[in-house]
Amino acid sequence: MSQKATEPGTAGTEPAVRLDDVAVRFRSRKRDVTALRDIALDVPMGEFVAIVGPSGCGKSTMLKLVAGLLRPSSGTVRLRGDRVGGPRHDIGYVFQRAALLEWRSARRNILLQAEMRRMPAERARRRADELIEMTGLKGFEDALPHELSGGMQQRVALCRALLHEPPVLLMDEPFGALDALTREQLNIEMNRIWRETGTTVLLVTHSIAEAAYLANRVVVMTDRPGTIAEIIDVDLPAERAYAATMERPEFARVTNRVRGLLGAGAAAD
Ligand SMILES: Nc1ncnc2c1ncn2[C@@H]1O[C@H](COP(=O)(O)OP(=O)(O)OP(=O)(O)O)[C@@H](O)[C@H]1O
Repeated sequence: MSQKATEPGTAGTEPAVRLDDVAVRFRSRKRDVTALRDIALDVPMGEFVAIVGPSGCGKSTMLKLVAGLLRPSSGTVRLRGDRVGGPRHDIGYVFQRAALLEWRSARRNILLQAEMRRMPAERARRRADELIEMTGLKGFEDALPHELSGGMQQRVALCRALLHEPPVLLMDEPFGALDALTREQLNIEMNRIWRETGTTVLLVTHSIAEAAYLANRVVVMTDRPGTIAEIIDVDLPAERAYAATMERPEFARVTNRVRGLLGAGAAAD
């Protein structure tokens, strides 16, 4: 499958991700499920988009479409101008569970990405060092996963996803299994990492606060079949001090709007 970057001359104009009139239906002998319907979304390069919505509304399905792990039943999905026709290597993917190899050190788990993509060893080592520094893992490079806290394991997973410098990072509830304080810490780090790497991020989250703190835009989905109820612009600077951001009227406006769309009690916080 084609892995070419955006055509010369169109760079900067093509969105990083484009979903055009996308629907996904799962058919089995027992039931037919329409997971997504009428999905149209453009994500410009470098943007941070959060996707929130009720359980089962198709959020993970949307990320799988972008990664090329799933094909739409109708409509088109484009990544940097290319129609997605199969698994893509120019993305990073972070899941709720870090899914690290227990017998490999943190560093060697991160370098797994390089082995899978046959990255030049020297470049991979240099990038791993930068990411270890950036995510505060310095001093724990040689630790095995069971010697790391949940937050540290998730940092390793993030480094692994970023090692090949993907232009698009897909994150599926990456901080959902962490305690509140660790989650807050990783939110702060995520804001910094996004600014430093310039990568485009699509984040699925059940936390309205996390979505509003991290994103430029929040995509709010309806119950199944998942459609886009509204896309909310977050008018906050890219660099966001945590507590101060939470106190800003714009933060309250966004979180209240999301809550209003999802209905009382529909989301985790
Ligand atoms: N491979 C599959 N085969 C059949 N049905 C599927 C498949 N994958 C997802 N579904 C269905 O599609 C719908 C959307 O699933 P998806 O995992 O995308 O939802 P979600 O919004 O990410 O949910 P959650 O917030 O609970 O993680 C669900 O009803 C799910 O059962």
